[in-house]
Amino acid sequence: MSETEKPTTKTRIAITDQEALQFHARGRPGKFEIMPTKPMATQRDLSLAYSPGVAAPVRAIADDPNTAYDYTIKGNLIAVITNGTAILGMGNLGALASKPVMEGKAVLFKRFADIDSIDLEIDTQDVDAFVAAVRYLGPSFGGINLEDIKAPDCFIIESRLRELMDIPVFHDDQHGTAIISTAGIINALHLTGRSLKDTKLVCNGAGAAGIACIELLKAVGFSAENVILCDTKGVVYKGRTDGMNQWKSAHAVETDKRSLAEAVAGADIFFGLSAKGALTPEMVASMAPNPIIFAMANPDPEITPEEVAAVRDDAIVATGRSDYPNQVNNVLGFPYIFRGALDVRASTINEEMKIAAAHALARLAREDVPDEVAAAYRGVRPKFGPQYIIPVPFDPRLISEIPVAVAKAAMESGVARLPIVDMEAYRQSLSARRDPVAGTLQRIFAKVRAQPKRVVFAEGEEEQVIRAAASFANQGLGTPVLIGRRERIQKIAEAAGIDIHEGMDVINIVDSPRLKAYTDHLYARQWRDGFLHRDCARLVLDRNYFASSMVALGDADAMVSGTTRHFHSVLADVRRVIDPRPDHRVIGLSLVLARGRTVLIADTAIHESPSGEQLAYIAEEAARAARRLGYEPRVALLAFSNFGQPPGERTTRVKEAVAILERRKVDFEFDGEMSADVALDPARMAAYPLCRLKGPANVLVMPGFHAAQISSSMVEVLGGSMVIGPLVVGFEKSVQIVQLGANDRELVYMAALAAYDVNG
Ligand SMILES: NC(=O)C1=CN([C@@H]2O[C@H](COP(=O)(O)OP(=O)(O)OC[C@H]3O[C@@H](n4cnc5c(N)ncnc54)[C@H](OP(=O)(O)O)[C@@H]3O)[C@@H](O)[C@H]2O)C=CC1
Ligand SMILES: CC(=O)C(=O)O
Ligand SMILES: [Mg+2]
Repeated sequence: MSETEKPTTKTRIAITDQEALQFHARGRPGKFEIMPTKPMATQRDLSLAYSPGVAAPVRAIADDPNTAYDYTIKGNLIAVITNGTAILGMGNLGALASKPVMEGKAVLFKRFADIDSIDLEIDTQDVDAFVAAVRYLGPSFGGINLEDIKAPDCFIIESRLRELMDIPVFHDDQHGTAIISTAGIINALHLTGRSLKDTKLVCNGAGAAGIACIELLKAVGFSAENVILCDTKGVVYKGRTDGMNQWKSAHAVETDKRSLAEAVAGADIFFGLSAKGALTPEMVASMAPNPIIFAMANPDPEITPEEVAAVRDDAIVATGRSDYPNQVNNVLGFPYIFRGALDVRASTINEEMKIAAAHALARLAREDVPDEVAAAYRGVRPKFGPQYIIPVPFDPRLISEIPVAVAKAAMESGVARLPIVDMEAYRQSLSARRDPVAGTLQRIFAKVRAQPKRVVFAEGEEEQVIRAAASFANQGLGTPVLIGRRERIQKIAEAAGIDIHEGMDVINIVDSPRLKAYTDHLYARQWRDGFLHRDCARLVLDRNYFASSMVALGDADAMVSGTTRHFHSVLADVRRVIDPRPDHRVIGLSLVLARGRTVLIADTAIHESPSGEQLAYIAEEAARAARRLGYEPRVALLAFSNFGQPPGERTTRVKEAVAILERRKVDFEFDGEMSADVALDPARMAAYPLCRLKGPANVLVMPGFHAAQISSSMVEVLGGSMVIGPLVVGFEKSVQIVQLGANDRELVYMAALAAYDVNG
């Protein structure tokens, strides 16, 4: 393996316990809330939503239970149910302690497959009581995802519930893990030229995940005599009595090996579904050539890729974690498997559906990665090989491919109660379920990680700025440079529990050897405005002047500031140090990430009452930034009227701008003047068949700063959209200014956007 292919800690995104606790506690504690999907504004709405309006759907469902899928959330609702007896690899910590994991699963359902999901933690370790608690919940849900229930209880619980319930019941730790690891194994065998039938596998962990994984592997072609199962007592051999149960016995083999070390010597594959550190470097060294090591215990694997690499360089290594290559984790499966099952109203998730999902996943990893997908892989186009045997969870193809394979298998195996007629239309409808907010940011973050930059955090003595800088570094986005006094920063960081590590720089302005160069730069630009050299020497002691000077003179790639000062005050400071790009103008652009679409609003920061000429260049600047952010611009120049009706003198400037863009023959779609609803709603745009936009606008040029500001803050607060910005676009160096009082999360987004350089 070449140096660059070796797993390195460089790609790892470290998170601290404190960051994780803060993440969970911030805002509304926990990870999700429940939102109504129907208006509840008027008396009439209430009458429809509740009594008397509910009577009609109640009667309809009583007459025909299938209509519950039409009138309630049932068909898109999954319960994630546990008793907390095997929380990840952390053991039996109880129902309540499992809630963060279960909330996590619930939000992953939403994030990856647009499935609504709720976690239910049942506080009993009694199998009968657990089954009794779940069995009567069937009417509420489209499916049941059992999670983190220890073996062997999970086997009994799942099989009893499958018999008792008419909706899919799927223990994810068993079958989700089995599907993903089987996909990984199919590809790893392909790469190492092995056949299913002759490959020798040792599985450490004979619990929920271990048993299900080897069952599925045997179902796809592994020979029973080539599979050795181990647990805390060592090898599960025929005749063993200690710590056995019927599920382990079913996989006991005739062998004189007794310990994991003995079993692993000469083996082709190690499967870890046990606990941290269970596989030692010595055991790795004893395996066959080109060994395949899937260390899947969470959160810490049986062995780390670095430890394997220290012993041998011919291994294919996978873990359950997202911060190493080859993440074999059931997150690649459960959202999409349930999506397919729900969409055909499958009565169960059967072997055919599981095998179809495994093959579809394996196939995806072998396919060439299209441009659109490359960005999801941290900006580096992955190629099928030892470091890439399985797609990453952010691969946008998963949502179109896996549910289709699962739905087809359900139909072919006769468990689909609502077969899909037009599979191609179904495939296309699936991609619309992708979350655009996550997609946009993910793409940008991936590109920034691929080319990490040095970003100055000007207000380095603020706690949220230090926190953001640490998070920026820990996420592999680049090297943050904090401006401030080292001791002070250290003290604040210590009090807040933030680790200032070597991946972060601190610069104390008064100690900087660059002060003279920065002063000279500022003086050369400002002397004609009456600034004396000593005025400039004083100004560069200010953190915004200093940080801008660093960027201007190439000592850093980008800058972020604004938590402690007003946007316009910071902007004025920056303008003294940095010029607009030649032939460009500086504008403010807000990125509105709404459900189902992303829209850019300009100018949200700078031109208060733009002329026709200014509106035209705002449109051009915004269109350029849109391309840079990955959107093909479709620009609407907005007003209160549509194409002259009703007439009004305030729209003259907008009409002028449209005429200027026509004369300039710009290379993007634009039209106006038009109102926001016509720009955004195809049905309303249809009333103007000669409108040159070929679809809803994604760049809205506002007639003035007020309209831009008011509308973007309104959609944020009232519309539930996420608004990022205003981004500053048009400077020859990359600078971003956050809103006064911005928190660390907002700072990290803006720092990443600064590193990305929206100026293009
Ligand atoms: N990557 C992924 O997607 C997934 C990973 N996992 C991971 O797999 C592990 C097991 O989960 P699950 O099957 O649900 O849990 P269970 O509690 O059902 O089973 C745990 C099994 O691991 C065995 N075990 C525990 N520690 C060791 C050890 N040091 N050496 C050998 N065997 C050991 C236990 O042995 P005994 O029977 O003797 O008690 C038991 O057979 C966890 O770490 C979990 O995070 C699980 C699901 C998905
Ligand atoms: C990923 C998972 O479900 C587990 O580790 O339990
Ligand atoms: Mg689990």
